[in-house]
This record gives sequence, C-alpha cells and structure tokens, in this order.
Amino acid sequence: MNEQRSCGLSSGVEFKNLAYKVQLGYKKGYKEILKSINGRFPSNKLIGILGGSGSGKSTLLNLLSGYEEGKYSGTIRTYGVDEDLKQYRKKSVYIMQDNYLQDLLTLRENMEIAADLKLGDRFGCYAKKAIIDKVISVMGLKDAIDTKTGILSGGEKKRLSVGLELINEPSILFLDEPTTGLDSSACTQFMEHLKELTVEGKTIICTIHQPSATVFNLFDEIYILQDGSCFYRGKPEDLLPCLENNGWTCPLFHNPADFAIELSINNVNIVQESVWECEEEVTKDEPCNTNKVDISDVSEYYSFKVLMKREFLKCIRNKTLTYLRLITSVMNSLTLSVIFWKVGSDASKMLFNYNFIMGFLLHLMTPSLMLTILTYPNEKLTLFREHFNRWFSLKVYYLVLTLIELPIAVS
Ligand SMILES: Nc1ncnc2c1ncn2[C@@H]1O[C@H](COP(=O)(O)OP(=O)(O)OP(=O)(O)O)[C@@H](O)[C@H]1O
Repeated sequence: MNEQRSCGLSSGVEFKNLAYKVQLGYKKGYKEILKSINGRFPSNKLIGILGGSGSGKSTLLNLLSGYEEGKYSGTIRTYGVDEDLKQYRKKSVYIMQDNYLQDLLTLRENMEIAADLKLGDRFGCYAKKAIIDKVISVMGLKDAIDTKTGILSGGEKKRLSVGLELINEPSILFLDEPTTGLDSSACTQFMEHLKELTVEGKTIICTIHQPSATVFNLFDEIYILQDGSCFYRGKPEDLLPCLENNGWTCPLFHNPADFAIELSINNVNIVQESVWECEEEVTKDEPCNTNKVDISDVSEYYSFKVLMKREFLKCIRNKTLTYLRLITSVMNSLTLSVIFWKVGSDASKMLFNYNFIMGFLLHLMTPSLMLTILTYPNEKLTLFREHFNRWFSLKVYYLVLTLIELPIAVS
C-alpha cells in the first residue's frame, strides 16, 4: 500500500492568459491584480513565486489552489488532462501563512487525528502508524513528537502544518509565505525539507518574500511577478544571465533574488525570449496518475467519531474553561430555581411564570451563543484550513460542536 502511495502521483500545473480583477467599490472601478499571465509549473519541482509586496503573489497562489473563489479569466489546469477546478482541488492541499493547529494536542495526537480523518478506516492502525512515522521522519519532527503543539517552535509548527497535509500523499502543495517568522537557519532547513519532498514526487508551489541566496538556489523554477505581470520565469541560475542580456548586472555578493525584485519594483522591463518560444509545449506531459487516496471516501460516521474524540480531548486539556463553563451553568440554574421556586403552582403569579420562561430560555441559549462567540473566532481559520483541505464535511463539524456542548447546556 505504501509503495502505491508514494510512486509518481504528482502532476504539473499550467495557466494561460490568467487575469484577475476585483471591484473596488460602488463607482470606484476595478483593480487588475493579475494581468493575463502565462506559466507552467512542472511536476516534482520546488517552485517559488516571488515579487515585491502587492505584486499579486498570494492572489496567483490562491487562484491556482482554488482557495480564492473569485472569478478569473484564462485557464488553469494540470498537464495532459482536461479537468475542472473541482478535480484539480482534490489533488492539492493549501498551507496558510500562519500555523492554525490544535495547540492543546501533542504533535503525535495531531498526526494521528489527521491520519484518521484523512485515511478513514480503510487503513489499519499499523499502516497509519507507518505513514505517520514516515512523515515525521521526513519533516524532521522526531524529537518533538510528544510536545504539545502550542509550545513547538515556529519552524516545528511550520513543518507540522506541512506534515499533517502529507499524510494522504497530495500531489501538489501550495504554501503561502511558508518562511515568514522563521530565522534564516530555520528557513533554510524548512526549505530543504520541502526540496526533499519533491524527490518523492510532489510539486511544491510557494510564495516567498525575500528568499536568502541559499533558499533562492534551492528552487527548481521561479516565477517573479511585477505588478500583476510576469517579470521573469525560469530556472534561478538563468536569472542573472537573463538580466545581463537586458543590460542589468547584479553587483558582486548581492543576493540575485533581491536584485531582481528591486528591478521589478522599479518598473524595469526585461525581455525573456527563451520562455515565450516554448509557450506551445505546455500540454505535452503525461497525464497524472490519479491512483491516490481520496479523502472523500471516508465515511461521515467515521469522521464524526474522530472529531468527537478530538473535541473531547480538547475539553479535557482545557480544564479551566470547561470547569468554569460548567460552574457558571450550574450557578445560573440554581439562581433561577431559587428565584422562581414553585411559581408554576400559583396561578396568581402569571407574570413570574412569564419571567421564568424568559430567564430559562436565556439560560438555555447562552451556552450555544457562547459557543459561537468564544469558539468560532479561535477555530475559524483552523476550520478553513481543515475543511478546505477536505478533512471533513461542515455538517459533521457542526454536529460534533453542538453535541460536545450538550452536557453544559443540559446542566
Ligand atoms: N479583494 C481585494 N480587493 C482589493 N484589492 C485587493 C484584493 N485582494 C488583493 N488586492 C490587492 O491586490 C494586490 C495584490 O495582492 P496580493 O495579496 O496578491 O499581493 P502579494 O504579492 O501577495 O503581497 P504581499 O507580499 O505583501 O503579501 C495588493 O495591492 C492588494 O492590496
């Protein structure tokens, strides 16, 4: 099974005449964020989308991954196979800039729950453990396996974010600014881990802000954006010769990435003949192998059980909040009982009965309101990440959240 999971599942992605504009408001017109750009990101490569701030890096990544729902013009597809966006999304995972993880669980628990949600019950315990062990070793997380996620270092959290998504062997990984917040050595180490994944047959596409020279040279392909247009695309080692052909020589000991981004910000235009010549070659690759684990096969009942387990663990770990909520609920019930003691048996106290019903309803509604007010803002982005990467369906998630609140509501 493992052999089947890791053999050449990756596919490249290409986009043609990709344009994206957003409406700025009533009678304020449109802003063109991407201006009819073309590109081709081959499979099994580490690809960097670079550019100055506001050049459209995140927008391009979001459109390619399907994370951005807005309307674009042009085409996005994987090589050799005409697939719609839905199919394309199924092959990829999206890893956000910030690490939205379950802080109260240990690294191992996070991995186990991700494995259960993504692989379902078609894989036995031993098979799942083998997959988890492999991912942990690939991402270099062995030493932190029993550490709570909330206290992991920034680099470890980043690697865990990637590791969680690697469990079901996605073909394409999209990462938005994965090195933000990491020091230069952690950043290089993290990018080296990503580079190793490409050897296993993954396509990794990430936006990156000012890569160091070491990180820049790790990329197989780079795509530099200049105010929504393509400034340069190709191999990193060809960047400086290309700039020199256009009359721009990078000073000695200067980071080539910084030099190119500075030029792009200063509206310098370069001509890149070799790239445009191969424009028509874009659909010649083999169709990708679709023989991969499909999360949609996991039953909702199984997802429900795993999510219940996770939420229960979180309640146990967050003892203070759970006790506080229980105590508040019990105190409210007692107060209501004392104030309205036996009012129901006295017909002369109609108004008291009305007040009691109102008070009781408020007491009943407060836990569910608190659930939304307290839990949702904290959980929102974790939910976005997990749901977007197809860990579970929304109805299962809300059912679990409602049921886990039931004991407090009943008390
Ligand atoms: N929904 C939107 N409405 C208006 N402007 C937008 C919208 N989304 C993006 N933009 C603008 O489009 C430009 C490109 O945004 P994007 O986030 O893709 O840039 P970026 O290259 O990732 O920038 P950074 O590196 O600073 O994150 C920015 O100027 C941004 O303000």
